[in-house]
Amino acid sequence: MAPRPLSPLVLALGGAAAVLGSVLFILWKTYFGSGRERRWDGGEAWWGAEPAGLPQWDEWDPEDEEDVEPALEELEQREVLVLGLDGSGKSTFLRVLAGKPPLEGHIPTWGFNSVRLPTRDFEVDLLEIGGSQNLRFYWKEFVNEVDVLVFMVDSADRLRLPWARQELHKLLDKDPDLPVVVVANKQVRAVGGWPRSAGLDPRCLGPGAPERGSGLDPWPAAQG
Ligand SMILES: Nc1nc2c(ncn2[C@@H]2O[C@H](COP(=O)(O)OP(=O)(O)OP(=O)(O)O)[C@@H](O)[C@H]2O)c(=O)[nH]1
Ligand SMILES: [Mg+2]
Repeated sequence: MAPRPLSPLVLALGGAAAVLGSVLFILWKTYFGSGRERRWDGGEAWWGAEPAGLPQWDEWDPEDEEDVEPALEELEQREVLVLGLDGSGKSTFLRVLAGKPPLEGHIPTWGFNSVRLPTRDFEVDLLEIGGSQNLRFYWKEFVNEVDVLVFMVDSADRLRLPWARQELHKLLDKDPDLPVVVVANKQVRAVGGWPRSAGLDPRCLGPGAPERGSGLDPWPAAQG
């Protein structure tokens, strides 16, 4: 039987997906510049900031603090990619970090969202790529470009936990050295708490995954 020609709808959808991917990639390159060396060091705090520590009582001098404050333009940059299935709470997470109130209802991200947070030593760029099925294809193109991956999981969405796990594994396969933080979001809504049987326990992430920093970091739910 002769192969059936592709319908115009399929061709149009394929073309649109290719254009969207190219646009995302160009925007990413424009935003973050060309490829970079990851500057992760296991001895550092999770995005490279110095581990917090209170100064000794007799050492503390407020004037010293002012002396060492680096100018904003001198700050190094760290890139954090925020991924997770659609509706897992990525945009909300970014909004809350930026000091904005969470939005009512789910407004899907069709491209990407970003937030820049100056810390004492670094400028941290957090970048969300939308989690809808057609955008997930492009996630893997970005993992090699960032310092840390934050993978957001909706703890209340038990039915899709295996999908979330599968997507996370694809990313881990793409970059085995990528430091990962798994955020179990919406825990208050997940009846019975975190469903360990669903397979997103860090011990289920695959060989070596927990040792390289993967884990569940309960996110204080924005809305419960
Ligand atoms: N109860 C509760 N709801 C939350 C929490 N975080 C996000 N939501 C809600 O979940 C829905 C989806 O949140 P978004 O932040 O838009 O999800 P997203 O991961 O950015 O989704 P996409 O952009 O489609 O990939 C919204 O209605 C949010 O208000 C949370 O911690 N607790
Ligand atoms: Mg979003």
